[in-house]
Amino acid sequence: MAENSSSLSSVRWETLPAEVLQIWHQYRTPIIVSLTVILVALRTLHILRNRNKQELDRKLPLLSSAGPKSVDTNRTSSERVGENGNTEKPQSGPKRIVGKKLARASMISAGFSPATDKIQPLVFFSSLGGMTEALATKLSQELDVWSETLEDPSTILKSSLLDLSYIEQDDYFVSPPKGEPNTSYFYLLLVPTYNIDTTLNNFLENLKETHHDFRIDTAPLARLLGFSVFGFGDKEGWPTEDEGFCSQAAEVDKWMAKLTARKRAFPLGMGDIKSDWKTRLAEWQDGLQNVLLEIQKGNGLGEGVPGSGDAEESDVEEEEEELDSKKVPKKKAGKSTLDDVEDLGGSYRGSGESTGPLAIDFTTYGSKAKTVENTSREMVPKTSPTYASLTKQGYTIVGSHSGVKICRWTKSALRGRGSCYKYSFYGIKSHLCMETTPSLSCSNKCVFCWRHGTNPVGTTWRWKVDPPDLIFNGVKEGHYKKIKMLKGVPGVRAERFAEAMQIRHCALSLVGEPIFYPHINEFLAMLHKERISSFLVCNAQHPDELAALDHVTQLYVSIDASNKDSLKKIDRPLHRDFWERFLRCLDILREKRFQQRTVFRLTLVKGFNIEDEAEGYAELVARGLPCFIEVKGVTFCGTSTSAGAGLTMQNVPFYEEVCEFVHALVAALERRGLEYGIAAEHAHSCCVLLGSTRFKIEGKWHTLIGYEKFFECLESGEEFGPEDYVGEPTPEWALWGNGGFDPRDERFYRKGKKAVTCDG
Ligand SMILES: Cc1cc2nc3c(=O)[nH]c(=O)nc-3n(C[C@H](O)[C@H](O)[C@H](O)COP(=O)(O)O)c2cc1C
Ligand code: SF4
Repeated sequence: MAENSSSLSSVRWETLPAEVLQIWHQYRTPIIVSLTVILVALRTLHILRNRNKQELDRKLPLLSSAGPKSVDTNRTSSERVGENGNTEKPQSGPKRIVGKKLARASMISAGFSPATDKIQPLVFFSSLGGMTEALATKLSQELDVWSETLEDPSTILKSSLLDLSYIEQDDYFVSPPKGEPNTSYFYLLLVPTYNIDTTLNNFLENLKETHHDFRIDTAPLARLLGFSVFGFGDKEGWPTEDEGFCSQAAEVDKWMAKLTARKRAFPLGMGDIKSDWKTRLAEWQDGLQNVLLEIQKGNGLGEGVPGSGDAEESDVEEEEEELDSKKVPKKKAGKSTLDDVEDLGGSYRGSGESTGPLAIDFTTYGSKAKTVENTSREMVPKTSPTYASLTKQGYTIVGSHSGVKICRWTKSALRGRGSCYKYSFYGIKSHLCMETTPSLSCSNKCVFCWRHGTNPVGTTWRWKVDPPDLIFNGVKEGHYKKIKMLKGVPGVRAERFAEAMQIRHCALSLVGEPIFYPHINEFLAMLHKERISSFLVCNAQHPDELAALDHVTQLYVSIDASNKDSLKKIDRPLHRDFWERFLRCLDILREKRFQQRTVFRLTLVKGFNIEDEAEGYAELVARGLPCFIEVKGVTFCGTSTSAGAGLTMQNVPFYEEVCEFVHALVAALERRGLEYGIAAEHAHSCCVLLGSTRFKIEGKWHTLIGYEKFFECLESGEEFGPEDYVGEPTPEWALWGNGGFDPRDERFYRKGKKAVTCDG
């Protein structure tokens, strides 16, 4: 049996290959088809699983074995915080986010410890009409009263109220203030919206610049506890956000979110001043107080606080930023862009040729000023608060960015009561002088400027440009009109009134920055053609324009301080590189000293720029080598605005103090081997003139100007210099030590006024 079975199996074994072959031939087609189907199915399954995994990777931050790095989901989807806290740009290739999910920055308490730390609320505001200021003041007071009622009133400190027009922006918006140890800041910002140029535009520009400045972290305010913005707008003129309702508040909110790494404590509030502002503001205030309570408890901004932001929000803000460069300023409803284009074409048609308006970028130097975007926006529109404020103070606004005003010395001279110091020093009769500016805008916010908060400021010319002939004819007309109005004023002398109807001099020094005007050279040519002399004062912030300036009769540079810190404090320049600009202007002045009469104008403000600064000023003189140095005490205009800038009568130096400074300056110049001397004085306006000995001819000071000689030189087309139009010797009564008052005039002191302040 065993033998049988073994022989059977050996037969089958031997016949197997043939059997398999037979089966294969019989079933090969279904086998091949089945295998192919199985393989295709497996492959498809594999691909699908991979795709799902990638999708999941993209959507969710996953825990990974790669290490403990964390992702801050509060960041934009294209940025993350590196180990050192800096923002890292994503690398190319598939995105892989590792680490464990953290609470958003806006939801953590920025290291705030309720046991030891304090919250300092800062209420910032900007206001032209006063409404926002009043409501910000009220808010600040109410916050203080409310915090007193809390269980632990000591954690929330008394709020501080800060006007964005007056603060040093860098002190609050480039990094949080230093402050007391264990004190963290909470920012509240209340802002109106204006579709004209106000200091708010500048504030916004600076926020943006700070965010983009490669030297500064993109979120330098991340240490703040939080921020929130409330805007006031007018729905009657700007019905929707798209049409500009509260658009500047929205901008402030956007940039603050970026700078704080999105520590928005409460959503942007917006109130319509004609309807719902009270309700909206109350809601906003209520919400903020709740957030402050959360912070006080150590819960940060509180989970689920409305407006803490959601995942998409940061992307929206990034997109907005990208669009920013292409953004067209929001216009009042109803004005089509076609109108703008037409405006552009018509805005400069000087001397028959039609050119588009130029917008000049003054922010860089070293090359010719670049032309930037065209614009049809007016610098000082008739409807603006600036316009109202300027006209109220006696200015005639010409076109959209120029102004003319009769100064008090013109009135005084018409009445035979004496001219300004320019008569004593240079022979200018005040009643023949027109004071004007072709640019009411400026790139400084000097503490002694009366126009704080209302004047258009900017580092670039972003407005419609009026043609020079329009300005020239307009300012003359405005000047003559004002003179005529003085006809009936008691004391005006008939012969002086007749003389005044022929302008002989133009002081381009009113307010603003004349060389900001892109067609300043054409304007000067028009003055000179009518034999009107030109005294131009610039603020030493626009070197390229200064270098490109044609001949003027006398060229001034304001020297408001002797060093960088002091200049920043007193002029509060908008340019970050203000000191480099300033020095470069001095170098340019030095180069021009043999073509033009160059002057340093020092305005002394007690407590700001006098004390111990004589040596510093002497250094600047050594650099610029001006023909003359005018030293004068600041004028106190006595308005609440100047007081708001911290200026009082105490800052106006007495004449004796000015003289003391002049002596110190002369000594410092002598030590440097610089040949200057005290030439003349006008004690009545607290002003002293130092001259280079180039103008001490045969032992006599020659500070007066030969105006007719100047025009002859100019008309000759030949090169000429200051020595070619020197006038008569300085009159005896004007020389240093003699007071500087023309004995032919009647001396007049205004009752109750300090006699020694000066204009011009
Ligand atoms: C010249 C001018 C322009 C304005 N532009 C806007 C605007 O673009 N959008 C807006 O919502 N409100 C605008 N307003 C309304 C102001 O924002 C509103 O009156 C605000 O309350 C002013 O605040 P303040 O007077 O405290 O500075 C404008 C008002 C004026 C006088
Ligand atoms: S330069 Fe003149 S106008 Fe400009 S801010 Fe200073 S003082 Fe005012």
